[in-house]
Amino acid sequence: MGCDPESLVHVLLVSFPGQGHVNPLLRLGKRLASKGLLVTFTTPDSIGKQMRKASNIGDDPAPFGDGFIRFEFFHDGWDEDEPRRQDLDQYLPQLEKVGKVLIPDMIRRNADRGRPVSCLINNPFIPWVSDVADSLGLPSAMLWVQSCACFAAYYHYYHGLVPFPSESAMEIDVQLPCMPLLKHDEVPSFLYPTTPYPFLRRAILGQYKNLDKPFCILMDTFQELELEIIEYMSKICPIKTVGPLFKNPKAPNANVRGDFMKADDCLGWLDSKPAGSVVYVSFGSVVYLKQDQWDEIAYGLLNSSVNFLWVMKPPHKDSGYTVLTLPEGFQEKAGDKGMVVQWSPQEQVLAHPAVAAFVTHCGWNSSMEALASGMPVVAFPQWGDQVTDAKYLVDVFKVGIRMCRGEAEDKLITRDVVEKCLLKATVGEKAAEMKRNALKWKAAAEAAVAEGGSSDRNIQAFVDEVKRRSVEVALAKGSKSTTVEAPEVVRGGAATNGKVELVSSS
Ligand SMILES: O=c1ccn([C@@H]2O[C@H](COP(=O)(O)OP(=O)(O)O)[C@@H](O)[C@H]2O)c(=O)[nH]1
Ligand SMILES: O=C(O[C@@H]1O[C@H](CO)[C@@H](O)[C@H](O)[C@H]1O)c1ccc(O)c(O)c1
Repeated sequence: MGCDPESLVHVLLVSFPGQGHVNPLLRLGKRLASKGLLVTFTTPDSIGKQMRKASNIGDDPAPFGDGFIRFEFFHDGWDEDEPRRQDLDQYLPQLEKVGKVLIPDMIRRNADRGRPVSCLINNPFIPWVSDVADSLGLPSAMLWVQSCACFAAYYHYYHGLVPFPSESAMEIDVQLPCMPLLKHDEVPSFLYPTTPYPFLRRAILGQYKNLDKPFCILMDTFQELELEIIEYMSKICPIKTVGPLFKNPKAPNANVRGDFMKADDCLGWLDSKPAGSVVYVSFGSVVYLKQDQWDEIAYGLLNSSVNFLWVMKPPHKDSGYTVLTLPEGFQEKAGDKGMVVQWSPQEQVLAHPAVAAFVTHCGWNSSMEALASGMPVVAFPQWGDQVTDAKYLVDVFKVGIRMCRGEAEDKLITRDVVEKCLLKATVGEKAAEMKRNALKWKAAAEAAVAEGGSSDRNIQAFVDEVKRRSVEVALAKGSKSTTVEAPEVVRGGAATNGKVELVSSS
């Protein structure tokens, strides 16, 4: 391509420092870079340092497709080992106070170096990024990192549009437009009046206070996956679906990654296993189960005799969780049938032919990665969007079975249930049916991100709009603009609005 980064339209991506937030925003950054933008990714340096260490992130802009991506971290004002980062009620106001000063500084520094920023993009929990953009006369966009169904649930709750469980009616079902009826425990659990995580409800809903500021709400989902609710919510909000973001057909550069921990090498072990013989077990980066539940899962895995790859991440030192242990003699009993790691290269694991099913907490990133990899799931949701994602994975997308209904149920899932679920998900007619459906979603996901697909067209239209607005911004500031080519005509073509036909025995 041969152009230098300074000649490109520059967007600044500001991320909340959580793994489930960094991954999709960085993936968006790679997609935008591959379409010819200069992308700067920023998050607090407490996490930035871990990312640099885990993923060899360098100081120079990395060429990515037709553009470049670079990293610049900022200090959140607290000591490295400050435990208050674990308390969102304290940390989010601190991030806002510091970010409202340091992000404008960063933008000015970049302008001085010939890289004026033309647009800011944030993810949830840090809605003040749009205020920073407004104050500098810049446009902003927001990347929603959960499903459109969850976006709709929070939207209807925030605006009081339908009744949700309340102290006087705890167990009511919730009917949202264009969505299946949600049982009370399938509604994003931060909305229960009894949630132990009211700070996460405040964190998520904070975004809705500022929802009129971003000119575009990007979503890591795709039109064919959540057709009706996307169409419905698009009439209310300026939504563009751009997922699954982890698939980047134009520039599949795996070197630019946002992991907070280096992944353990488990791919060689997977290579040694027969096709479709391994269950992958991971509960993401935040969920931490209780020891008695961990023990039951351990025995369920042993008793089922399936091969397994199990992620056992260490808890954050300030999280208050005690380190989980495996039952005495577990590793010996499992022998070569099982591998336990601290962190896995999940995208590659889900794409590996040895893996038959994924026991997941149903975080949205894991859910999308499973769907787009054609991987059946065993749903083990705990809280937040996970309980809604589990409902969709099992009953709507039909790629999963349920192992539990969420933390609120406060029920120990016994080893017998674990064993039964593992076998159901890996052998027999139900397993085959889920695999067929999962492969249909994989194909639909690939079509959405392929040239001319629904997500590709949306991302191209977004890039064109950012370029167009960059000219306006430059004119308004009376400064030298970066060279902007005329926006490409949005391609028509391969996208289908049609439904993916699923098989179901129930
Ligand atoms: O061992 C692991 C576990 C998780 N992940 C990644 O971490 C993210 C977790 O996001 P998700 O929304 O699923 O859950 P969260 O951690 O936010 O609860 C996903 O992109 C996973 O691919 C990973 O790379 N290795
Ligand atoms: O990252 C955190 O939560 C996860 O976010 C995902 C995207 O919104 C979601 O799909 C998943 O279910 C969540 O687990 C997170 C939550 C709380 C917290 O204190 C964090 O530092 C991060």
